[in-house]
Amino acid sequence: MDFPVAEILARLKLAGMALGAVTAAYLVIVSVYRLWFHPLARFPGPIANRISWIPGGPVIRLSPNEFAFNSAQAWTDVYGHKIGRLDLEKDPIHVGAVDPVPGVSTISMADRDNHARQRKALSYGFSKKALWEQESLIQHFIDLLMVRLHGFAQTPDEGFDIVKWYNFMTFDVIGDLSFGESFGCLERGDFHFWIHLIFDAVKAGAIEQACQGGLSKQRADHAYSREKVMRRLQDTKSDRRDFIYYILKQGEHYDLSQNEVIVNAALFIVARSSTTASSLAADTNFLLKNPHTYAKAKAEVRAAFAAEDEITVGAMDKLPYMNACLEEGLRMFPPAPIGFLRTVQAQGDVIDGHAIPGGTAVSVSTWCASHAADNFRDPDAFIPERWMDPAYSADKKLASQSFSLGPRGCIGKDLSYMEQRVTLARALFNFELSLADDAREWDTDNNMQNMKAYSTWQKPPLPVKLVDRRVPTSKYWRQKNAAAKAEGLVAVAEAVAVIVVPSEETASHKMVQTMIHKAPLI
Ligand code: HEM
Repeated sequence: MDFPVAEILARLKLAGMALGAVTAAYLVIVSVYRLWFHPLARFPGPIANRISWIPGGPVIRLSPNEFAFNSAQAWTDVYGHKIGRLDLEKDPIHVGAVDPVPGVSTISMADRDNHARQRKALSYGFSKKALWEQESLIQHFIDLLMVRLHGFAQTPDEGFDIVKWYNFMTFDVIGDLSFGESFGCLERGDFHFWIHLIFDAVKAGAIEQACQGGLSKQRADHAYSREKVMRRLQDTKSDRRDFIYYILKQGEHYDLSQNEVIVNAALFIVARSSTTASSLAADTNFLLKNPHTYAKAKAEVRAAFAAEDEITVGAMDKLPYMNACLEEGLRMFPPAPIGFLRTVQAQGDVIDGHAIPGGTAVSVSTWCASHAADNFRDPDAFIPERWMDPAYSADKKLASQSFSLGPRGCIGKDLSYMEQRVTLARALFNFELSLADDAREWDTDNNMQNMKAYSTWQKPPLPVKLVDRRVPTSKYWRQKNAAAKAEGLVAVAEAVAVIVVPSEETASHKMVQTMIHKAPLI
């Protein structure tokens, strides 16, 4: 039998043409609908965004059913609590970074009722009172960081990546607060294996969200956190002031299941410690790239404190300029630079003066709001003075909300400020810092053009050099000197000496290599 090849080809061609015509007609109809008849059609945005979901632009339609705003009013309207209105729920596109246990979610992914219950139970551990009680624990890890930095300062001509060390510190703090034991990163000088998995999970979550759920899921598994949390929960006698202490302290009234404690402990580690490290790294970068701000901040710290152990959380109000630098750093480089999506309730709502139909996804992009010329004068310049000087009173400060706000705003905000302030103040007290190269990837021009963000920043190394000021009242030198004294060594005044000279009685064999200060070290 003859095979009618020509006829089959002709039919295939016809079918192809028909399919092409149907597709083209569909696209035209969808485009016409989205441009002129969609409930959101009157809102501006590049044509490509209004008919597809390609991002761009201010107060804008990001995709056919999604809006991004950038004003202070929009922050309140989208994320704030309003009397007589239910708070906006997280949009279903929002992706969590922690693998859920069936029926159990993290505080971040919980629905309205579960969220309120979890937030109440967890708030004790994040309250100001709790943080004050946790100070010694946090200072302990900053002590360890300072010891490591003193180590780097012994080779003042060599750069090292300070981002890694800020990360080690914040992960160790949050590990200790969440599980009652640290990850040991500062001691080992290396990340814990679990933290590598976490970085990957955060990145995968961001890609999945950007593709509106279209990619395979990868979440931080909580088998590891389960083991750690269970161990800590069994230790009911411990009076370490970690989060679990505050949960258990609520006795029978605490309203979290064991699984909820586990997934939330994982969440704290996953999403929240690298953000504080981002801030510290960004501030170091901004200060060193703007020498007059660095000079002012370090002069303020050094004038405010005669000894390092005076640098406590309670004393941070002595540092208005340094605090302004941190605030400006958060504005210039919000650690979570994206917009956190919410869904407008069925009956619709008014956001920033616009009536928005129910079901629309809305957000304020942290980055766009804090870099908008409508909100800030010279928005792309690092100007800490704007937070103090009446000359900048026209700036709309409330548009910079790197911790978000309202019932689902950051629960760890005070903890993060505490870590940032004390760490930076102690670094400025102990060291002269400089950039080891031009830190091209940290170039802030053109929207951080050399750096990638997947919900949070993929922070490249920031190589810096340190010179030890060898302050006799620093914790490090006090301890060194006490140890030298205990061994019968005598510290002598030397300009840039690197030795402690043995006293006559102990003579030669006790020579140790250490840096000393001109002034007596005790
Ligand atoms: C500079 C540091 C930080 C920044 C910029 C930051 C930013 C944010 C933002 C923008 C949100 C809202 C997310 C959303 O709406 O979906 C958030 C929520 C949250 N943050 Fe932070 N965060 C920081 C540090 C921390 C720390 C140290 C912790 C401590 C564990 C923490 C714990 C949380 C938790 C548990 C939530 C969810 C709160 C809820 O849903 O009620 N954050 N954070």
